[in-house]
Order: sequence, then structure tokens, then C-alpha cells
Amino acid sequence: MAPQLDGYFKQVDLMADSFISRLRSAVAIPSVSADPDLRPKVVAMANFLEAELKALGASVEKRLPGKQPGHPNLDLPPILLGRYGNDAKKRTILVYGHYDVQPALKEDGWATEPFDLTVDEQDRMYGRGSTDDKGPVLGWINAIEAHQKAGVEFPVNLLMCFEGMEEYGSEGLDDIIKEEASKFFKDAEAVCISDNYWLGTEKPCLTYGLRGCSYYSLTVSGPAQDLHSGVFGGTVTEPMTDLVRLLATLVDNKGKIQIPGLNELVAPLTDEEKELYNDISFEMSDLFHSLGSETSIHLNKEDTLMARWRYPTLSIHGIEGAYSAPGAKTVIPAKVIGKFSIRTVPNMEPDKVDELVFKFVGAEWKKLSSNNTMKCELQHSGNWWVASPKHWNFSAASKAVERVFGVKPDLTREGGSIPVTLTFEQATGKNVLLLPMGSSTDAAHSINEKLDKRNYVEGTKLLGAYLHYVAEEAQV
Ligand SMILES: C[C@H](N)C(=O)N[C@@H](Cc1c[nH]cn1)C(=O)O
Ligand SMILES: [Zn+2]
Ligand SMILES: [Zn+2]
Repeated sequence: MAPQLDGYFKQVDLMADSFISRLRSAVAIPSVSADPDLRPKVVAMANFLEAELKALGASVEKRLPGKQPGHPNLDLPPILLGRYGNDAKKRTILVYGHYDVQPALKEDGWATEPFDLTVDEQDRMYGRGSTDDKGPVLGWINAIEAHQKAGVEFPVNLLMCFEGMEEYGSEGLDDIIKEEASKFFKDAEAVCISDNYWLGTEKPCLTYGLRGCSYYSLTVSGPAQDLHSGVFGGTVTEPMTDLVRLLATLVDNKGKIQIPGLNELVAPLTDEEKELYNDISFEMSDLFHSLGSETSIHLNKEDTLMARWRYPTLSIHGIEGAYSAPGAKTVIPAKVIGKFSIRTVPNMEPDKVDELVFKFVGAEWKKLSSNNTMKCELQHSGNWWVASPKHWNFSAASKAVERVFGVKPDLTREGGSIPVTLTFEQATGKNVLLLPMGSSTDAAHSINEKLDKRNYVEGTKLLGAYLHYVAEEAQV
């Protein structure tokens, strides 16, 4: 099966160093979508990808989604639409990835410069975006180049959609996907997204579900400016005190969400679904390895996986305006903004979640009898997604995993969110597969994010092999 793959694999091995250089150039561009000041860098990253694709003979079009909501002077970065190959006899596959990254500062605790790809003696490649999602996006480009250099015919027509706002709720992308479903994406027969992670470090997986994400801010303000706590402490209602009390009402320290009605929206667990968890290759030690601690809420694998995949969670992320530098500044912050998000699951409707959140926060605020002002706002939300893995798209990926890694992949769901997955499925009407490249220890979104060289190189083989098996599936 797929005999041309041997030549392709050999070429990928030969090109490993140049693929790492490509990743180094990409990581060096701090394309942080959440930081308006770094928006030119997000655009620079789009230009980098466009140039790489064009150099390989792909055609690239840009779609400009307009201004960022709430920022009338800030342009959203371009959405890149690429095409490689246009042969009516071949299958057409649409792949999606994102070229923006989470924020990263050395002083957050990184051991190396976050935007300087650093490879250690165990071939771990550290850098912001290495695994999420620059490595996987470059994996598709590497696959095109290795086919060309090996003289192996590219097995499918490849459509590409790469965006620069995924880490900020994919602002502007939904409308463009809907618009292009009958235009640029019209030939697509299936969709593949490489933007999540294996459950452990050894066994690859194929993913058929994601949680949604509804992200909120809580703004508490009172005094006109920050105050001296010695002079004004005890005389003023402190916004920070109000905010921490309010945040503390949302969730207990065992992860139980305290918002009435929210847990009742969750689809009940069936016996059939419960069975699925037994067979998944995952140990609590995998979790401890990823956490770097043994501070888990649950004691066994099943409860842990269910908490990650099929139950909602509420996380408190940070407080803007609070004093956070080292030292002991005795300030009373005048205005603080708390940030929290809820990962949503079937059958939670985002509008209903918002309604319950606003009602609860309003009631808890009232109980504080504060004379400060409080505003609770939705920042962005994206829906959950669960699909059927019984499709040729998944069979092709399963064969590719077996060919590259010699094992059958686990079928998993993912606790994270890729808001546009559901949009792709609904707008194109095609099956969507998530085919991860990185492992559970990659620390996406965290300090010291990395991608193992093995995952990058074998992952590039995997993406190419998947396309070959997709082409074979067409002949069945
Ligand atoms: C799974 C994917 N690589 C990812 O990290 N997605 C983000 C998407 C998001 C949602 N709100 C803000 N960003 C995530 O799951 O946090
Ligand atoms: Zn991602
Ligand atoms: Zn991410």
C-alpha cells in the first residue's frame, strides 16, 4: 500500500535540518494575536507563510476580515487561502491551521528566549508556537517540499486555510468560511486540522471531539486612580477585594462549577460512552508528567478523561490591573478586570451559558452590597464539536499512523477548543478529522512550550502519508 511513501519518508529524514530551520524562522516572528501592538508581527507571519507556499508553486489568496470588534482602528490579520494542485482525477483535501500564538515573555519563567527556537540535547525544540500551531502548519508545507525533492507525485489537491486570530476566538473567520464554502473550498471532500495533542508521549491519536470555550471578563472599578493603602485602606471600598470575592463564587477548588443550572445542560453519560474510556492508552502518570506535579483533582484515568473531554470546566485566568510585579508595593488598584472561561460540552448552548453566567454574577454582586461598579462581559465564545470517526477520512489517517508509528491510534476527544471546526463541518458538509502532531508534554499556552524533533519529523511524514491513504481510499 502507498509504495511511494518510502521515497517520501527518506526525503523527510534528509530534510529534517532544513525543516527545523523553517520552524526557527517562524517562531522568531512573535505573532501574538492578543496583543494589538504585535499585530504587525501577525501580519509578518502571514507574509512568511505566503512566501513559503508561493516558493513551492502553491497559489495563495488573502482574505481581509476587516476591523477587530471593539478596536475600531485595528485590522484583523489576513486569512490565507492556498491551493496546491488542481487535478480533477485527485481527491481534494482542505487543511486548516493557525499562525498566531499565545503571548510569551521570558520573565514569565521561560528557561530560554520564547521566540528563539532552542533545541536541547534530547532534541526538544523550545519556542512559542512550536507545537501550537506553527510546527503542524509548517508540516503541510514540509510535506509539499519533500514530495517535490523526492520526485514523488503529490497524491491530492491540497486546499489550505491558515488564520491569525485562533488564540483570540478566531475573530472574522466564521463568515469567511461560510462565504468560501461554495467558492474557494467548493472542491473539498474532507477537512483535516492538525492543532491538538496526543494524550501521552508515545501513542498518536485521532480526535473526533472538542470542547467549546466561552470567555468572560469581570470589571470592577471605583476610585478615580490607584491609592495608597496606608492612607485610604479602610476608608474606600476596594475593587480588588470585591473582585476576588466574586471570582471565588464561580467554582470550588475541586473544579465544581457553582453556577446554578449550568451542569444540568450537560448531556448525560451513557453506558456505551463509559465503556470507551477503558480502552484509551492513558495513565495518571502521563497526566503527572504533563502537570509536572501530582496535584490532580481526580484519582483515576476515567474520571480524569471525562473531566477533560465531556464535562464543563471553569478556569480563572488572571486579573488585569492588579499589582503583579515582584516586591511589596502597597497599592489599592482602582480598576481590576478578572478573566475566566468556561469550556463547554454537548449539549450546552453558548447563549444559555451566557444567560446563566450573567444572572449568577449579578446575584452574587448584589450580595456584596458594594458601592463600586461591576460589569460582566463575554469576550468571545466558540461552540463544542463532536463528530463521527466512522469515515474514510479517519480510516486513511489511521492507516497513516500505523505506517509511520507502527501502532493503531487511539480515538480521543480534546479538552481544548478550535472554534471553527464546527463551522468547517457545517459550512462544507464534509467530515472533519483532527490529526495531532505534538505530544501531551508540549506545554502549549504555557512557559517552555516545545515540540519534540521526533514529533515534527515523523509528524511531517504522517501528514504526507495521510494524504496518500486518502488518495487510496478514493479508489476503494
Ligand atoms: C487546541 C488549540 N490548539 C487551542 O489552543 N485552542 C485555544 C482556542 C481558544 C479559545 N479561546 C481562546 N483560545 C484553546 O483551546 O484555548
Ligand atoms: Zn492551536
Ligand atoms: Zn492554542
